[in-house]
Amino acid sequence: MNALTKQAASFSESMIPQCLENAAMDPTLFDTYGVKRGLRDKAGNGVVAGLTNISDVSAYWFDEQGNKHPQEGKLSYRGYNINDLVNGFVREKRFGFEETTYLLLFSKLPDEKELAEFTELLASLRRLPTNFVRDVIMKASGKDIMNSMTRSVLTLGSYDDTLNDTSLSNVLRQCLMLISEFPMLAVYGYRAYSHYERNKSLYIHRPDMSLSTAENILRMLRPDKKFTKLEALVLDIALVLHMEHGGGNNSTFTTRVVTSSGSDTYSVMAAALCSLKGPKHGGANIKVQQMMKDLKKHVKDTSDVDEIVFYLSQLLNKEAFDKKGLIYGMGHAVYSVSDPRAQIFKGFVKDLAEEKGLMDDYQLYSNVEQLAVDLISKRRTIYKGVCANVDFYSGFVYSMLGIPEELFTPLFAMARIVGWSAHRMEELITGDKIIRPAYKPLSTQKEYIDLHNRP
Ligand SMILES: CC(=O)SCCNC(=O)CCNC(=O)[C@H](O)C(C)(C)COP(=O)(O)OP(=O)(O)OC[C@H]1O[C@@H](n2cnc3c(N)ncnc32)[C@H](O)[C@@H]1OP(=O)(O)O
Ligand SMILES: O=C([O-])CC(=O)C(=O)O
Repeated sequence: MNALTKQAASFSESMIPQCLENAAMDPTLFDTYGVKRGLRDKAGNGVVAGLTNISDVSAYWFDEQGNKHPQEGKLSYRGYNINDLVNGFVREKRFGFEETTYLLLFSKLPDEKELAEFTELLASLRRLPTNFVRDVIMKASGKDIMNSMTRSVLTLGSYDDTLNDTSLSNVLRQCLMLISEFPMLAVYGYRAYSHYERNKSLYIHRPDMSLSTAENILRMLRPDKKFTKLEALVLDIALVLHMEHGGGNNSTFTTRVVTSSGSDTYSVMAAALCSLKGPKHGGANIKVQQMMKDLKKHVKDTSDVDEIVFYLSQLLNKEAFDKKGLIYGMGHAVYSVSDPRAQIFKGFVKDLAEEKGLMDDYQLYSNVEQLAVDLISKRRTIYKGVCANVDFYSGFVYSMLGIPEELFTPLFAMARIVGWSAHRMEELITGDKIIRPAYKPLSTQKEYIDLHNRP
């Protein structure tokens, strides 16, 4: 910290008591005025803010009297159950990212010709403007690859002659280009960081047009460009599982909010990236990994359930790890009994762990999952129930693929940009109204006091 930053830090520190005092509000006022904190009621029902054809996230069934009952979570993309989609391309030993992108954007499963043409188009768009890596990505590199991607996305806007044209065809073109470019922005951002900040050799591998998105991510990341088909297939499934999750998740809602103001595609995607990196949303995958490392440091015998319970209780008491009171990878704004994506992950995590000789780690994750459900349910007021979410096992999978922690959330972004694109298009086609909720003001009117008369 330099002297100026220190001065700003000490001023900020000194002002916090005043900020706390002036921002304080009686929490019962939320109920008094019928304000739903987090835009959800206490039972977890979200305020309905829009209509969507893109996906369906459900966690309840309703009886004849209209009463709600929690059930296993279900997710469908454009009406197709996520399990059927994944089983479909896995059965045929194909990659699913390109096919699912087509489905989410155009609302239909592509036939063979459409898929081949679309895959080729995405491959041909995997290129950055001349010298972009040197002039943008290599400059002021940092550990936070989500921030590096956000900066790159905004800068790509300045290379686009029709930046502010929000006609559908222009927006779709911009989205397709960004879907293809995201893996390069992330991996090259990581390469720059690892060279300049961690003294590693610098290499920038160009993507190969004949390879799928998942294969290219591994090719660009690995020093020797080598990977196995199984590794690429596993990464591909992980991408498909992260592609879309309704209009209400924080980053997609951000996409729709910023789109509704008429802003350009680059600004919208930058805003979505900023939302996704939060540790309560997509950033949870890094937190899970760090939390598990911290657990291993503090729990002497990781097969001892009592010791694990003690550590997890410390997490909930804000006494361990980042002291936020959260067990990362657990809980969800919608799902109650289960998150279908975590279930799918768990299935192949076990096989991969067996293959890599990491069954002790698998058992530890599995124990933490079970114990955390029990502890959170007892220690927090959760009306809908709690379960492991998509982020609980994803980091474990990525680490088994040798992917560095810094790229966990960027991988989420490489997938979710497809959902964001579909929602941007849907908002432009069907919304056409600026999103603007209301806040109940609690302040009272005050008389202005001249500077020299203030107490
Ligand atoms: C891709 C994704 O975004 S998936 C989510 C990834 N995020 C995480 O894994 C972070 C950990 N989990 C959480 O923070 C939360 O479960 C969220 C943000 C995902 C959902 O939050 P909410 O919708 O508020 O959950 P819910 O209404 O069920 O929470 C009820 C209470 O349980 C607490 N709770 C929920 N999950 C957890 C958790 N994992 N650890 C500790 N407490 C929790 C909430 O903080 C809340 O407490 P409060 O009433 O004192 O505020
Ligand atoms: O739906 C949510 O709130 C969070 C989530 O799981 C996602 O965005 O994938």
